[in-house]
Amino acid sequence: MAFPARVKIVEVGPRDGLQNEQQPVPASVKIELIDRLSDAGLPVIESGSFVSPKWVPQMAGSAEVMAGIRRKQGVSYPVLVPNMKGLEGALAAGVEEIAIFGAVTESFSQRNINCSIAESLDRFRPVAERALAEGLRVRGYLSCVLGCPYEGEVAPDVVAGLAADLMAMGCYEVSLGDTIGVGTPGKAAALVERVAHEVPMDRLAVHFHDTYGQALANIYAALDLGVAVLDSSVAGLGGCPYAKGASGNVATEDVVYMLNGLGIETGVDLDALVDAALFISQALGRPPSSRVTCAISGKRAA
Ligand SMILES: CC(C)(COP(=O)([O-])OP(=O)([O-])OC[C@H]1O[C@@H](n2cnc3c(N)ncnc32)[C@H](O)[C@@H]1OP(=O)([O-])[O-])[C@@H](O)C(=O)NCCC(=O)NCCSC(=O)C[C@@](C)(O)CC(=O)[O-]
Repeated sequence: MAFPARVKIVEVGPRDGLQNEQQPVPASVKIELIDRLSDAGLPVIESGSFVSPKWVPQMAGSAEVMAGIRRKQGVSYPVLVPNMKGLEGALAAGVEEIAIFGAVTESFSQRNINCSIAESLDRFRPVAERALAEGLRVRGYLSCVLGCPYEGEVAPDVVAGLAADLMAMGCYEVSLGDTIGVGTPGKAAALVERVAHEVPMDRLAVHFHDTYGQALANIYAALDLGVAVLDSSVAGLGGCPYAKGASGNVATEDVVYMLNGLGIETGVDLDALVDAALFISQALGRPPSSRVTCAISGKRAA
């Protein structure tokens, strides 16, 4: 199959990227990061989570962040919502898109959202229904699709069934999360092919963490099958609080550089994106994990 001519990048850095930071990141820094990302042309920027602050303290200021950002026409700023309380918070903050997030293994579901998979679906259904009735868009996530830190291998049939459940709730898109970054291109492709029997390819997104350095290769395999929505994180920020040792998402700069090379349009200005990556890396006091940002900033310095 031919690669898609255009790809939508879902920037998850301000949420997935920063949720795991040990030191508090001020709302002002998150706001500047999000505004820089929208200026760089990212069409979707996941901007926070309305989850329990006891579970993920770093996301506690999401309402302040949503109030402070400069919302650009045509850009979506989704937030994660685990339950009705989260939806109330998101609605009060004027959010227009939410993401509900489940897992494909019981152990991860318990550790991440403190309930079984079946309970999570029962919890999400009314959340999605109410969100849709309020005119919000709803995205779905599944974690651990290529392996679980507690249960190991995961059967693609299980992922496909749960992806179908999320679509049946009214999600416009389902993102397949390789939470601990263990996937390899063959397995990623087999998974996408299997899930595409239940969910149309144009409603599928892939969300690769780069723990084992396979994320770009996995993305290439997914593109080859026609996947045209990619989640990634500026500067390669991230990690999951409930998956010890998992590294950040694939860096958005690395994805954009690869897509530029393949002649696939994204609408993203790579130089402005690198500036955003350098901004947040400086604010966090460590170098970006993006190879592309390191290469471009090195070239600039020279
Ligand atoms: C789902 C719960 C709330 C269940 O947690 P629980 O403890 O079972 O919830 P509860 O209903 O019993 O409530 C406990 C307390 O939390 C409060 N609470 C309850 N809900 C909310 C809320 N929405 N907003 C604010 N506060 C809330 C509630 O009011 C109560 O407060 P208290 O009475 O003790 O003072 C909890 O487990 C939770 O918040 N989990 C979130 C975990 C999380 O955010 N994980 C990271 C995101 S997932 C991810 O990164 C993977 C992904 C998406 O990127 C894809 C991939 O890579 O795989």
